[in-house]
Amino acid sequence: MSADSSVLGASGLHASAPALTSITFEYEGASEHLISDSLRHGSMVWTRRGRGLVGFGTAARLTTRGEQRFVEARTWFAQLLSQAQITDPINRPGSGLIAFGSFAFSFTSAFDSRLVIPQIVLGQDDEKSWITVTGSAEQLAGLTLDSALERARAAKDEAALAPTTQGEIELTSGQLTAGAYLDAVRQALGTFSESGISKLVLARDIMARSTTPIDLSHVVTALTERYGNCWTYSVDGLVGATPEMLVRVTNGLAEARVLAGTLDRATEGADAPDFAKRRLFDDPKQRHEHQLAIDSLTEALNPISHGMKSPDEPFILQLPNVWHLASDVRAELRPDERGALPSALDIAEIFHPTAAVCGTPTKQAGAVLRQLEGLDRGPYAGPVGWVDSRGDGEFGIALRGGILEDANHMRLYAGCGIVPGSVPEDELAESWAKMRPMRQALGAE
Ligand SMILES: C=C(O[C@@H]1C=C(C(=O)O)C=C[C@H]1O)C(=O)O
Repeated sequence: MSADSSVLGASGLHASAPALTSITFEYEGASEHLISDSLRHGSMVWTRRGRGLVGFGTAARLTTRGEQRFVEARTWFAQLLSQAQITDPINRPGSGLIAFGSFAFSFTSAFDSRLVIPQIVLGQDDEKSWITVTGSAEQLAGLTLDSALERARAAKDEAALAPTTQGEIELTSGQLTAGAYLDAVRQALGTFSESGISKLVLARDIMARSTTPIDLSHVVTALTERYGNCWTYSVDGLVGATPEMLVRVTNGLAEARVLAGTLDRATEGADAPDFAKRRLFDDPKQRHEHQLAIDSLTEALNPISHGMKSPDEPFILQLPNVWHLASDVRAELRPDERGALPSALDIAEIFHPTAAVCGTPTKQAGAVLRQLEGLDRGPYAGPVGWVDSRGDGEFGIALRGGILEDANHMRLYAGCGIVPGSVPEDELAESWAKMRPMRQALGAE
């Protein structure tokens, strides 16, 4: 199956936008392990605790760059939906026609932001399992549940690497060496007093080189096994397990999980009782950092919602590598003047970039961090996730991940919130801790 291709517009926007037909079947006989059994190299994945979505093949795709990347993606998806024939008897978040998406952190990035509509999607939530097939009307003529499942089997076989043993991994410096990162943190500390910036999130990268082609299905499986509390994603070579939910939209309800404030669990003395509480929850610097992230989110959420609920105090999220201060914020979305609710993609655009991955105030922080890091973040810290035809969807912040640059090379990224009083060496250690999930998943430690 291949879609008609056409190139639209200026600004490097490439899109195939054929008139699509999409048919969903409920899959009652699906195994409990439908999602974990479907992970293959090259598949598109969004999963947490065995639930989620796995996509294969491309029915249509948009790639775009620059300041208008979200607008172009939204416009393209809206146009595609207006021409699509969608048959979706189960009508749940994630069923019917969906797009996986990944967006560059910065408008200056050379990375292509994208929306991809898979040919086949397997979905499972707490109540139902389903399969969606998308293509031209001819391609879907006579489709039944059995023939859809047969296509899924063929797509899974196609989207797999020949089995090999995992290669040796060598980690080397990326665009920013450890020394350059320490310098950038020192410079950031020097800018606070005169710039009006109170927090800067500085990132760095490292390169993982494997002696054999990196099998993303291994990486994804390892992440899901160890980081069940996180959302594991895989979209066109971008993989990771993020603990941070930028926005989830379900039937008019928006939810976000805000993180800021981190403690490495490998810190000396970390097994003492109440260690995380004392060093994170009771620490004014960490609480301040967390509050800045909540304030920036609630400011962005206010104009599009009502009845916002944000807890008075954060909780401590325990992950295998680090502890975070975390807050879950939720709000009912408010319809616009035409009565339409914003979609998950609309809100991802509004929220991005959050203070948690950029700084405070966000705009000024963004400009300074571009200078200090001198790094193309690519899709790191940008929205990654999916959106459906109703506007429901989930976009996480692409953290704790890496991007496959060619078959044997993956670039890993991590960053840390720098506030007055931050210690450069501690931040470097924290960035290393945040790369631990990927280092382990790649078999590098
Ligand atoms: C920037 C990252 O993480 C962010 C920064 C945090 C912090 O500085 O405490 C915590 C969670 C994330 O919001 C990253 O993982 O790369």
